Amino acid sequence: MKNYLRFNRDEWASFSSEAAVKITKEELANIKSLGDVINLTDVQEIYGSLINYLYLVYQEKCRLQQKQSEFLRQKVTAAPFIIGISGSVAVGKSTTARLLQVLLSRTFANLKVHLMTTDGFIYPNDELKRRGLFDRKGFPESYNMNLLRNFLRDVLSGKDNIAYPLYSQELSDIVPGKYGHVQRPDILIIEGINTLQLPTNGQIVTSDFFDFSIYIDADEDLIEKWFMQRFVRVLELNKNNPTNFYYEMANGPREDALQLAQDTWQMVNLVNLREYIAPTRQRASLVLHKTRGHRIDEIYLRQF
Ligand SMILES: Nc1ncnc2c1ncn2[C@@H]1O[C@H](COP(=O)(O)OP(=O)(O)O)[C@@H](O)[C@H]1O
Ligand SMILES: CC(C)(COP(=O)(O)O)[C@@H](O)C(=O)NCCC(=O)O
Repeated sequence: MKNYLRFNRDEWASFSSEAAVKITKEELANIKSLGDVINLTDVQEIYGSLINYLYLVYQEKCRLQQKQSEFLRQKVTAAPFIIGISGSVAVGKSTTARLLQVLLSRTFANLKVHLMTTDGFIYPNDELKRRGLFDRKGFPESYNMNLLRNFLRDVLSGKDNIAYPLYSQELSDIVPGKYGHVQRPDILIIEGINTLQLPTNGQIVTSDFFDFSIYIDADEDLIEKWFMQRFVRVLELNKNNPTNFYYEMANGPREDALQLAQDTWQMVNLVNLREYIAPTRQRASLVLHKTRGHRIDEIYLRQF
């Protein structure tokens, strides 16, 4: 990581300010994904500096748009500032993304911050089966990248009320006929394993549309542990929820369920991480490195 400036926790925390983080323990508890408690110190030390830095880059973009308008003597479309968040399945992307959304919109009350995930752009299960890709969910070919690119183009062209498909972890599938809508936010946070991926066909890269990107990094064995812990929690939460994808697993032999999760990690998510996700780390504007207990121990900021 030669092209990155490296900071340890204390160094990074020194860029924060008392005023930067406005969040209570209760609000934090609502952001957690599944039962974990996010450390308030982490939020103050790491995320305080992060939102300060993001705001600085955001302001730079606004200034540039203003200057462009003056130079060209015409109004340049005020496009949303887009932040991409990438990393392995179960590394904590959704949690970080939710935290950033809350912190940015609370700290900078004038900003409208929209959060979405790229899993809505995975082909529906039926389509994956037709294409022989059902066991490759999350791999690059399982996403409708053309749809994602067109969507991002619409966002940047300043259109209003742009619809995007939604994925449900409850169904483990795309929700038919249900859409999210992007309504001209100031900041759009897009989270997903494929946000920094390069296309195989020479097309425009998704991250070309991003103003800032964050890769969440951790050792494989830790991520595996978080994946398994989350799985166990999902089973527990859905024991009495017959409409949930995990209901039968939750009520069957526990060893079988754990084995299935282990196999999914080994054969799908770990392979995807090694082959397609980890290689994109070098493209991120910022890397958050996590250690045990999701504690962020190192921060890397790209210089060139
Ligand atoms: N900062 C954190 N502190 C404690 N637990 C966390 C933190 N970030 C993520 N987790 C937990 O780790 C697991 C994976 O996180 P999640 O955000 O669902 O990952 P992803 O979106 O990358 O798949 C979840 O059980 C989540 O609650
Ligand atoms: C749908 C996903 C690819 C989305 O990943 P995300 O970007 O939300 O981390 C992933 O959650 C998934 O379902 N992977 C397939 C294997 C598994 O069940 O973990």
